Amino acid sequence: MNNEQVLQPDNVELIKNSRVGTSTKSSIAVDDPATGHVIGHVPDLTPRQILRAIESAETAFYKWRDVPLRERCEKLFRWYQLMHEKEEELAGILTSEQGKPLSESRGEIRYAASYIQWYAQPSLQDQGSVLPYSSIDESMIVITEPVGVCAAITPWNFPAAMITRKVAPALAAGCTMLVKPALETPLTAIAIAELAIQAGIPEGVLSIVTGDGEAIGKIFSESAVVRKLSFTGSTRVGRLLMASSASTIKRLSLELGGNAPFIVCETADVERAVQGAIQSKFRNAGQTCVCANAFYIHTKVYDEFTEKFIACVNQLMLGNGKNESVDIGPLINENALEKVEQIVADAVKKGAVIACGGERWVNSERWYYPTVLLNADSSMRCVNEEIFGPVAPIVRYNDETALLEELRQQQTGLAAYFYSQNLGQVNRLSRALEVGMIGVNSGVISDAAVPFGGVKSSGIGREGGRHGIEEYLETKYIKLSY
Ligand SMILES: NC(=O)c1ccc[n+]([C@@H]2O[C@H](COP(=O)([O-])OP(=O)(O)OC[C@H]3O[C@@H](n4cnc5c(N)ncnc54)[C@H](O)[C@@H]3O)[C@@H](O)[C@H]2O)c1
Ligand SMILES: N[C@@H](CC=O)C(=O)O
Repeated sequence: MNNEQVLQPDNVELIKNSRVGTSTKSSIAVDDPATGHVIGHVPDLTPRQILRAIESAETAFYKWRDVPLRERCEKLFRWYQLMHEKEEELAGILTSEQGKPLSESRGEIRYAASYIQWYAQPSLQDQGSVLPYSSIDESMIVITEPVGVCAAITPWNFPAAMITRKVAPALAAGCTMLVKPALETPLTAIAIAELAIQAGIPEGVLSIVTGDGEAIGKIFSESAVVRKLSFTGSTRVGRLLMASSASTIKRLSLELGGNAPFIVCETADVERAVQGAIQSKFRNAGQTCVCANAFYIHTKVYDEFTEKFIACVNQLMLGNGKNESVDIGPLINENALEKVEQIVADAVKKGAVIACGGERWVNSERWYYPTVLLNADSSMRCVNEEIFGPVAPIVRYNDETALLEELRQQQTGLAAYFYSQNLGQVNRLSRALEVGMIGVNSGVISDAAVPFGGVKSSGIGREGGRHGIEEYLETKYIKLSY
């Protein structure tokens, strides 16, 4: 595999290698968000081809589940090594189709590979048990088994990591998996799957299927062969998939949208808070599910924080992610830009003040200036909705209890961040915030070893860590009379 090979147009060969139906009349163009140029095509697979891929995954499942756990893990470990060896090529593909700066793409490839490394540990899996409640001539045995054929639907913002975070535990558990990547970023998925093949992962165990999201989602969720569906994306689509999966009572993991509050308490180390705020808000131009959304700054540290924060925001460099010194790449598409513009317009109409940014970059329509909105409040979309762009609304507060009550009203619950140097306050806020993940004095929380996921409308289930593999295992009880 090399960069050229993956990026050449109409490259169905890699899809073929990835063991998906090969002959398809139509194809989907993939473009580079920094230039608008088409950089490749992937097949728009028909329902029949998707059903065939599901059949292959089922055939493969009954073999793969019987491959000894250590052997499955060895193959995963080889896959992890290949991803490391090909980090530069994979990062190039990722930046080409997604737009994030190369340094972030390299970081994502390492992060993606770290999930494969993590789940290549045989000792992570439940060891089962023999229960101590039986009589002398009986045994009560509890074992775990793979769930079966699984399907994944993934978003464009993390085209590598959102796939390996699902595939690695599934394959380690003995499941097979079909992945439908986002239409905007299928090339990274295909390149990663190609490495899985090179690592010796057999035919049908991992398949990439490309095509219309709605059609493929319906096939996955209504298929009785697919026993589990793992989705990462918007809450809107998650809700649809949950409803359509009801017909087959499918196991579901839903990693959905967030709206992470970033609170700077009166006791915070403001310098550290500013650094954390920049990292948390502007990674991937604000297009990250755990990005800080709105900033809540205590009135005692408000002036110091906003002054230092705006100074840092003004230093961020915009440009093509392939240029090593760039901090902010383009937004993924025109829809994303329009959404950001509408959110800023709504805030300004309701009284927010633009401290910096607030428009598209003068050099290109595909970028939005990193923006700080002062005087933001909960009547504004920028505070209530996931912005998914480089816009930082700042809300001033002086009553912690009232703030926590306001945050409790939000329906999302993925991540939250706060900065405080008071132990009692750290304990109090950590307990009070209704979210799945919290960064205390830290703007970066992701790691393959931790349970990643949300509460309320931000989702169901956890990915990563020891918890992540449980999503792909069923528990079976066996009563044995001698
Ligand atoms: N919680 C997490 O771990 C996490 C991680 C990354 C992104 N996200 C969320 O994802 C969203 C951004 O990603 P997006 O714009 O790609 O989301 P999206 O929901 O529009 O798309 C996600 C995937 O679903 C597919 N899809 C679209 N419509 C579908 C349908 N009707 N049925 C089945 N599949 C369909 C898309 O093709 C894509 O593959 C944000 O809300 C972000 O917070 C969450
Ligand atoms: N950035 C998240 C994924 C969601 O966008 C992560 O760190 O895993």
